[in-house]
Amino acid sequence: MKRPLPLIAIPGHTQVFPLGTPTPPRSTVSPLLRFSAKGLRLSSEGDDGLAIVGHGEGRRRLVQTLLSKHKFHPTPPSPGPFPYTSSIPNSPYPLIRHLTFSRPSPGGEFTDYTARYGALQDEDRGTLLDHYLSLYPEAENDNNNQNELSLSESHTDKDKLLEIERIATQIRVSHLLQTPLIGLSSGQTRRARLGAVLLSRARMAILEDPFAGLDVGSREDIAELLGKVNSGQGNHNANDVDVVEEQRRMRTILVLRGAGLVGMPKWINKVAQVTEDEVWTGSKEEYVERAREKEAGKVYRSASTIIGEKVGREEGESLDKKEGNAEREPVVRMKDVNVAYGSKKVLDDVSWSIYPGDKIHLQGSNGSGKTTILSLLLGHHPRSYAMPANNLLIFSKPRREIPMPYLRAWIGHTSPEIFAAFPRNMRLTAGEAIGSGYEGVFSRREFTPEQVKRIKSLLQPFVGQLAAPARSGSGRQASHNRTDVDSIYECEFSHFPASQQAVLLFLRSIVSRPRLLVLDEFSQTIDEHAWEVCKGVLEREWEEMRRDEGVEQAVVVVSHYESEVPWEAGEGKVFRLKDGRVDHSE
Ligand SMILES: Nc1ncnc2c1ncn2[C@@H]1O[C@H](COP(=O)(O)OP(=O)(O)OP(=O)(O)O)[C@@H](O)[C@H]1O
Repeated sequence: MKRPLPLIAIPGHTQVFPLGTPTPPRSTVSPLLRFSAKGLRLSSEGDDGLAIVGHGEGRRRLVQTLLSKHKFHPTPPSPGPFPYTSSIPNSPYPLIRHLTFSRPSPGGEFTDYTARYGALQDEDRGTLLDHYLSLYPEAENDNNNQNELSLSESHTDKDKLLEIERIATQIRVSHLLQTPLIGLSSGQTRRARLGAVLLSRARMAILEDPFAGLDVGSREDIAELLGKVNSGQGNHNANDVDVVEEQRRMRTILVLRGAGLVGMPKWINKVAQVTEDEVWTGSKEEYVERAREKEAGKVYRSASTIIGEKVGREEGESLDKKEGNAEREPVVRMKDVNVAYGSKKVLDDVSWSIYPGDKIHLQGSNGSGKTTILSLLLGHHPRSYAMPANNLLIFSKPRREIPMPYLRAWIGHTSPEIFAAFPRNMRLTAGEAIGSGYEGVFSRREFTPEQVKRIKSLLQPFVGQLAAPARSGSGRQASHNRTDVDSIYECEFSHFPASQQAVLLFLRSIVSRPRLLVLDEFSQTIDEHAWEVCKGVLEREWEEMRRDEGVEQAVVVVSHYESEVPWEAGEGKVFRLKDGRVDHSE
């Protein structure tokens, strides 16, 4: 029998260049990537399971390479670097699917709170089920509907519904099939998008950070499910809902942050590690050995060393000033708050106080109500106006007495929604984007000389990272000149790669030294090294605010990972929601 063609066959020592580079490339042009002697090979049958790990920009380049966005030198021998897919040119289904959560969504996901919490427009009413049904190619729908049977009447549509139900169950969104897409929480949206990939008949899926934003409970299940999809081996119990048939086999390449060892599923047996522009490939065992050796030689520089100054804290001094709360006015006081959509209770008698200096990790599984509670204190949710004056006090004032522009300016905030909604077409510079945080707006403003100085001082610790080459464009400042704070300040926001835009939005959230800072699933959007720098910057900010202004900044961080709070374990508090009720508060 003829052996099936491999999905990927990139020979050893192949180099990768941007499309348009002449052949052969001039010796002065450096490659984007260089493969080691082993190259990269991935079979289309059997149990190969590939993870891509390593340096953030390098990971992105390798993903783009696998999506045929770059060119190879020398050109891999016929049938090319992706033999399997080039052998079936006319499939009605996309053969490769790419899922990333770190870039603004091109549509289909809610992008601002007004749409989500305000009156739903007709176009927002599309449910998850509608969306899944729309994923079936037109050709299939046409064939099935020759007799103009409605979707629910035709037999094949029944099959579609069964298939959708099965995959939705696997990915734990079956209870949400009738929910408008816009009503899905961010973790629910991520799972729904994974479900859409699983519904496709692609032969290869590249999933970037597939476990980010998923609560601990579902991470392992989803990892296991992806393993089954990858190998095409179902669990053939008689009444099993998660049988993965042969046609569903889809090579599932996982792109994991950093070393990727934490949370690397058991079924991964091959690793491609990108360090700067070098792509090393090997077995998982070889990789683990290599990572261990590296780790022994190098320890990550601590956040405070990176920003160039050690922030000293008095012995015994804690960031968390639990004592003395009784005398201090809370920054936020929420009492017996309820939010429901129809009969669905999303917040059920929730009370929560946030005091100056509190460092709070807001926890809860996907859909437990975290974003909803934040939308109340940020003033985005219409309920925040409607509730009795004493049920929601912000900076000691009833929420409904505080005009929105004040709230926006008083509370520093960054979130996946802000990342998605921040305008990329206004040609704001990096400096203008950061400075827009003074008023919490999304537009250009004049700054005082002090404000410009402040913005530049915030950029300073990030110069090394933000100076990295971005795509070229017609920005006011060409990207190759981004070598110092002044040129970074002038460079167009949209010319930075997504993870660097996230850093700029983080600086936007802290620029005005707000008394309350909300970081919602922030660290997932940036590279690990940048996160370390952000932590150092935050520590310095807290110290300076305390020393210079006598202000103890309160911080709320939403994350599904304990390790992603920017303070030492044990220094903060935990506020946990479960199905809209307070599960834990300290
Ligand atoms: N407009 C709406 N219509 C229906 N249900 C909604 C609407 N908005 C939110 N919900 C539901 O409210 C619940 C709470 O959502 P919320 O976004 O607060 O969860 P979360 O804890 O932030 O989740 P995640 O960890 O996934 O971000 C979810 O089950 C969500 O589906």
